[in-house]
Amino acid sequence: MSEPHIETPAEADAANARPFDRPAPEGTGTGATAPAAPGEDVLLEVDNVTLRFGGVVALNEVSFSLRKGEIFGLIGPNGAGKTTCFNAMTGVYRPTSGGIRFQGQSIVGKKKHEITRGGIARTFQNVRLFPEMTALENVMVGADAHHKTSVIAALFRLPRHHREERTGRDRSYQLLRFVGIEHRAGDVARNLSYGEQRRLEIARALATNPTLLCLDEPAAGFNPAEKADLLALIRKIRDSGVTVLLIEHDMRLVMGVTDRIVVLEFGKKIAEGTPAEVRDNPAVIAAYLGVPTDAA
Ligand SMILES: Nc1ncnc2c1ncn2[C@@H]1O[C@H](COP(=O)(O)OP(=O)(O)OP(=O)(O)O)[C@@H](O)[C@H]1O
Repeated sequence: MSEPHIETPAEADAANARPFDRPAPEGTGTGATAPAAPGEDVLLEVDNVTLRFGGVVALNEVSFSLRKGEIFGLIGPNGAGKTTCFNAMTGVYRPTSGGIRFQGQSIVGKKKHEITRGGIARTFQNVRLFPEMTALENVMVGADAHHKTSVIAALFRLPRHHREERTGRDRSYQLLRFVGIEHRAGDVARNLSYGEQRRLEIARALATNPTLLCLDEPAAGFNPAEKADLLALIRKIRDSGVTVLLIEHDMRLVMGVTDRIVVLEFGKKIAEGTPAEVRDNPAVIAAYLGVPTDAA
């Protein structure tokens, strides 16, 4: 199990950003099958992105787009470039070339907290929580984003500050209930089970009120029952109006929950389509079995 670690101020800042009451996104994406046509409900566009680390080409002219309301899978063998792609989308890395647009606006060069405020939230491969804070307080770090009161108002505990704190607390509790761990609200994060910590991370990401939630291997370390629960939670998140982008190694989970999938291998996109299309694609089979494509 991953040890929770103290979040950096930049990460906390990034979690501190969006108002709760965004308008509901259009469409549910249920049954989405084809790549988005230009202008058709596109939420995020990754456009010919290349990202190099010295001599390593982590992403090589990768393009795909996400439609509003879908559950989209980003898969590929170890080292394929999936996390690098998340990092490029969330302001951790700047692409060497190419564009990334979210709701029609370029987000290349924006800071992490600006991207969070704009509506993209993420979780990480390793659990990142404030281990000594309660579950409720961890979510309130995101919910505090609503507070419009000044530092002075907070210091003097003026009524407006109290009101906003109460609203943030209520909303955070609702989010704990949404992810199924409201009974742990008062427990410090480090005492939660691994599965509960992963749910808490999702609640905290949702507290930033995202339009797009990016989950980086959320089922890592889960047993089959926990995976089934996670699958139901991902669907519930989508049904609440949040588009979901999922990196996941567990094929059964990916195939069971996504509307569309992009497959990366050595930084290149090798396939895109519905779970059934991707599963039967010889290049994908070869990538996963380690067989050269032309021999597959
Ligand atoms: N900060 C970095 N500096 C140098 N190389 C990096 C860096 N981050 C990633 N890479 C390299 O970029 C490539 C893609 O890595 P990335 O972590 O994006 O793959 P991944 O598909 O997420 O893999 P995994 O499934 O193992 O998490 C790998 O060759 C990796 O070693």
